[in-house]
Amino acid sequence: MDACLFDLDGVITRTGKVHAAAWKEMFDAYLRERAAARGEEPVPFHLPSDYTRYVDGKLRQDGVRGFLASRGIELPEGDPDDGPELETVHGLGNRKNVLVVDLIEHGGVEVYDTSVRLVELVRDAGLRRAVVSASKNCAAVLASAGIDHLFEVRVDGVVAAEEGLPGKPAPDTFLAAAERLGVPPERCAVFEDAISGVQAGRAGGFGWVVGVDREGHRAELSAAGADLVVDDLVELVEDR
Ligand SMILES: O=P(O)(O)OC[C@H]1O[C@@H](O)[C@H](O)[C@@H](O)[C@@H]1O
Repeated sequence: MDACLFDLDGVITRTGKVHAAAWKEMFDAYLRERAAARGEEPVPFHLPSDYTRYVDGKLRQDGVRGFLASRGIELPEGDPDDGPELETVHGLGNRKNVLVVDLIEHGGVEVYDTSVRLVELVRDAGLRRAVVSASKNCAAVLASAGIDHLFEVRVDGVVAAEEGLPGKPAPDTFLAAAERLGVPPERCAVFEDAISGVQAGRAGGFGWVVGVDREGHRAELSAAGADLVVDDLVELVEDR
């Protein structure tokens, strides 16, 4: 391989669970309000299954739409800058963003030391490196963790919106990163903890797709097309 394309949340930083918690808080409040208005019993957002199936790795609005569809709920799309009070796909996404930004600002960002070590090792071995994340908070998370210098290219939710790139499971954001690095997909390894991200790596024809199993969903990552599934990237470091 000549390049490594790393997902961020849940692969490099311990922010996968922070996003998942913010999604649960937002959806549970919304489902409670909606059920109360209809005189029904709310069925809460289930962690980890609703998160891994419908939200993880996807652009914010795709996560909202996907989960609501699983409950037979359809809302107007709205606009990307809809306020969090609006009952639209973007409004609910932005409602969750208020929560996640608060959690990240107050809790700080922790990294997986073993992942940072692997990124440093591949850098020292002369491989090119990109971070490929659905998140519009990617730059802030990298800066807060003090690891932005490790990646030459960043393709994130902001870039996807600017360039009209579809998010994971489509391969476009990974392909854009490979192109920016000047490395053909078959010479790139993809590192992903989300099912949608592994599917994107497979769909893009990348040379090697590594699934990182943070949620006990090894079988799903393999079924999505991972060449190898590890519990932690330390398993890829020879002299641990
Ligand atoms: O809402 P953001 O920060 O733009 O992030 C979008 C998605 O980014 C992904 O990296 C996370 O796995 C998802 O949980 C998150 O929903």
